[in-house]
Amino acid sequence: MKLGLGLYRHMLNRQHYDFARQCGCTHLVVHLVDYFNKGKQENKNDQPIGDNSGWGFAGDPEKIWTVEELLQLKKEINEAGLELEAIENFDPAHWHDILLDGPQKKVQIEKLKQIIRNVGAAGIPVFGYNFSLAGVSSRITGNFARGGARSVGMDGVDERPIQNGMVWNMVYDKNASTGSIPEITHEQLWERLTWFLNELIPVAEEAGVKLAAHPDDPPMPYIRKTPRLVYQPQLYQKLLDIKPSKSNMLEFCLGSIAEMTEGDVYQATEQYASNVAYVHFRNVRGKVPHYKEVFVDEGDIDMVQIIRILKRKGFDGVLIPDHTPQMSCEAPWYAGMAYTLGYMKALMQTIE
Ligand SMILES: O=C(O)[C@@H](O)[C@@H](O)[C@H](O)[C@H](O)CO
Repeated sequence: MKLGLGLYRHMLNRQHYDFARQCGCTHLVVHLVDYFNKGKQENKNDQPIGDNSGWGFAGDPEKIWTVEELLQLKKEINEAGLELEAIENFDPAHWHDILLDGPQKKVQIEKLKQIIRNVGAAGIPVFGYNFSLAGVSSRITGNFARGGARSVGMDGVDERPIQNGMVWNMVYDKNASTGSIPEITHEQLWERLTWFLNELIPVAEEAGVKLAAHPDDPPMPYIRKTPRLVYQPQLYQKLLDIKPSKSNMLEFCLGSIAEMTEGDVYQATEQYASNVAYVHFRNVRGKVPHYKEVFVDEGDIDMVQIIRILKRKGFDGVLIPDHTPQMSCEAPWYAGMAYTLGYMKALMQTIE
């Protein structure tokens, strides 16, 4: 097992690579989408939170990540002594009509195919994605973690429909007509996912890239009047069965799985370990629609048991903290990450 850190786009620089190394990481997961672009959030080191108008504005639909820029990023990361394991998330600018079944979906799937080919050509093994209309939604913030550390949670479902021009937390068309996106069924959303996987998995196989699916965050059947896909552990199996492949893998988010109302996170870890591309190693207290994100060692999940299961199952991929509560000091994000990475490193040493 390998220790990694997830970095937002504005953190992709030597200072953050050195910070990751100093915390014992060998690998990085990078977010290339600028979630905070023209958004309202002040603390951009905290995870994106947003409101019903989303996190920020999507990127340039005409600009996809090129092999050259991915190679340059990888080179800088390698020079700092780290490996680039994964890119996390597509930009809504590149796939809004794939999610919404809009008129540009065929043009956009070609863009995603090119992105995956570029990622493979740059030697980056994993691409994480989250097939969701509402994306990460219904979040509240508060001093929920130990010692009053600021963190996020959920206390009821956001029922407000998503306005036109927005999907997956971001605005891709600020001139869209007023009104909200059409309501659809779960079946329709699964059909969209099936089309996406059938188109993209063969390309990913050829490019040597693993596509890794994040479960719904939060895992509710509906949010903002839109259906969700993987909101119970067994629905991950449904996603895998659509297109069994070594490129159809999971971005296994322990926090989201523990928040699910059915199943249990240990059984899910047993069941899916061999399909996991990488792990979001975070802890929570409670289940949807009422839960809180907390420190890695104080939540409902026994992380020691999880790491033992992963070891027994021969999981050899990367674990990242994903989110942590913000600690009360001059550098809240850094302290939270350093604390969590130290805990994870110790756990990994204990079982190695
Ligand atoms: O890193 C973050 O802060 C989050 O945006 C992710 O955990 C998110 O849940 C996944 O990338 C899925 O969108």
